Amino acid sequence: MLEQDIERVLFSEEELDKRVSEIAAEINRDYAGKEPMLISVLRGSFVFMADLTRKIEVPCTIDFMSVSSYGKGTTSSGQVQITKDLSDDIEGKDIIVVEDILDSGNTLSYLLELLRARKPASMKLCTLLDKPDRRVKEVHVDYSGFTIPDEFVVGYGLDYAEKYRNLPYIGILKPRVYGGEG
Ligand SMILES: O=P(O)(O)OC[C@H]1O[C@H](OP(=O)(O)OP(=O)(O)O)[C@H](O)[C@@H]1O
Ligand code: HPA
Ligand SMILES: [Mg+2]
Repeated sequence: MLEQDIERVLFSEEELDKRVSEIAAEINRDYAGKEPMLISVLRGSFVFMADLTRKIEVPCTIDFMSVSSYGKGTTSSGQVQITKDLSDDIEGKDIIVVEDILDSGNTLSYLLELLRARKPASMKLCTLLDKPDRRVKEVHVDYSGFTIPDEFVVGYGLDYAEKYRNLPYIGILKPRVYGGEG
């Protein structure tokens, strides 16, 4: 049973829904009269992206990019691999990069630099979770859902070794699952 691997729930389905609505309201206000392009960083952000997008009321487009740097561990390898690039051109567009979590910052510092070089009209970062204690690369955040402690979290799109993405809440994984203490 998946539930047995969860130490405690950090954010319930209801809390996530409320916070996602608040972020969407900020974006709706900031992008009034514009047509942003939301870029989902796969795979982790797919659930957040789907929920956020349905609460966006300004006209928008979406695209997906897939990157990976964690493999089967709980610490960043530091090697960011692009496994799928965007389908569309972003030059001159107002883009919003949608991420599930900002942790070491390795993924986003690499990705944002790469996207900036493609000359979007503007670029903002929207991350559901921010784990500042683990940061090794500085990244500027425009929209942040929750600041979290230095714990490995799963659910609502976030995985450990590709599992638990289907949990409707965000929970702290028991350290014994990944061979840590406890
Ligand atoms: O700030 P960082 O330390 O780089 O960590 C954050 C990134 O790591 C995870 O992706 P992962 O590489 O595990 O791929 P996934 O999205 O497919 O799970 C997560 O979804 C973020 O993209
Ligand atoms: O805490 C985390 N959980 C899942 N994936 C992650 N990628 C970076 N940090 C995390
Ligand atoms: Mg992952």
